[in-house]
Amino acid sequence: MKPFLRLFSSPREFSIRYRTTCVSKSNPSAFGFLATPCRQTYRSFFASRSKHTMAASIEASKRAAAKVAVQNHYPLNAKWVGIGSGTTIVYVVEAIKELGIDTSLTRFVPTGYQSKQLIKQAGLTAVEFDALPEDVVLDVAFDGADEVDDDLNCIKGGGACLFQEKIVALQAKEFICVADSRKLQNRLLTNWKYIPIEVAPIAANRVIRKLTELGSIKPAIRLNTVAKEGPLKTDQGFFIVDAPFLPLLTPSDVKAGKDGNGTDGVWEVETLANKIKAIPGVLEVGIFCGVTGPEAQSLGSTGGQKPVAAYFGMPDGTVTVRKAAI
Ligand SMILES: O=C(CO)[C@H](O)[C@H](O)COP(=O)(O)O
Repeated sequence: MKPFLRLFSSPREFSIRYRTTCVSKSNPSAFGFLATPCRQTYRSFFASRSKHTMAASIEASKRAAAKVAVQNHYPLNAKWVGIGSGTTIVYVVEAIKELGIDTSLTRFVPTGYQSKQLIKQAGLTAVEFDALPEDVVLDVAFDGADEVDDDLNCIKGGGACLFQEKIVALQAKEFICVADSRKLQNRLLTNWKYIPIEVAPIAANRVIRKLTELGSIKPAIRLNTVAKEGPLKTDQGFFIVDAPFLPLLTPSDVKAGKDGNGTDGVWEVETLANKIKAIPGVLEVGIFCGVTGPEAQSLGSTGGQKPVAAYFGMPDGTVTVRKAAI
């Protein structure tokens, strides 16, 4: 079947070609195209086509969001720019190149192996985080997210890069998030079901026990795509534990009188992030919360984990922006 799918773009073209094949090869009857195997294959052709269409529309929405985010937040004389990890960040780098400005004096700070390759392949200059001069504050850091709530708290780490993503965001004046509409939710753990946590391998089982005590439902060590290869290792050589919890409350929910202290397993974002971070063996938790960069600077610190703005590509081709309260 595969060659036909590639050769013919419209269902009508496919239908004509496919009937001919059925009659001449597998079913010599003049009405062979009505035979069940044909109809099934025809159905699966449309199912796979609609999957392709949906995937293409999601990619288009990521690209649209990246373009607007870069246009609005990329400083023209940028010296230091953080580049996140994942599939959406690819479009951010593409949008930076499309600005057509001189980037020869700009240094791009990666958040992991994939991110560094992306920077290099785009012909940009990568400088690893540990090579940054001590006093450097990044002008901006762009990154994707797995989910973003009303208050701009994020879940990150679906691509296992959360530790470097967090230290880069914390070193930037502004952290800008770019995503597609699936990530836009009122509360975290709505569509995305677990919190990625980077953990020392030697402590992984103890961390899992503690997470269960906090109310996580079946936390588990993330395996490689080829499961027999065992646990996935991060750029730091650590494990990722994925911890499902009930949907998280926002700080506004707590202000409005909800508890958020883990009673009945329901947590407020920041309270849970702090509890998880305090478990011995946890390097970093994939909840990005607390203050934004500008808020951190007004408190005398460098940057914040929380984005100042998040851009979401929508299925209708528009881009929705969620901004932090000033
Ligand atoms: O946190 C991340 C990697 O650890 C990514 O930013 C997050 O998983 C989003 O990825 P994508 O852009 O592929 O949806």
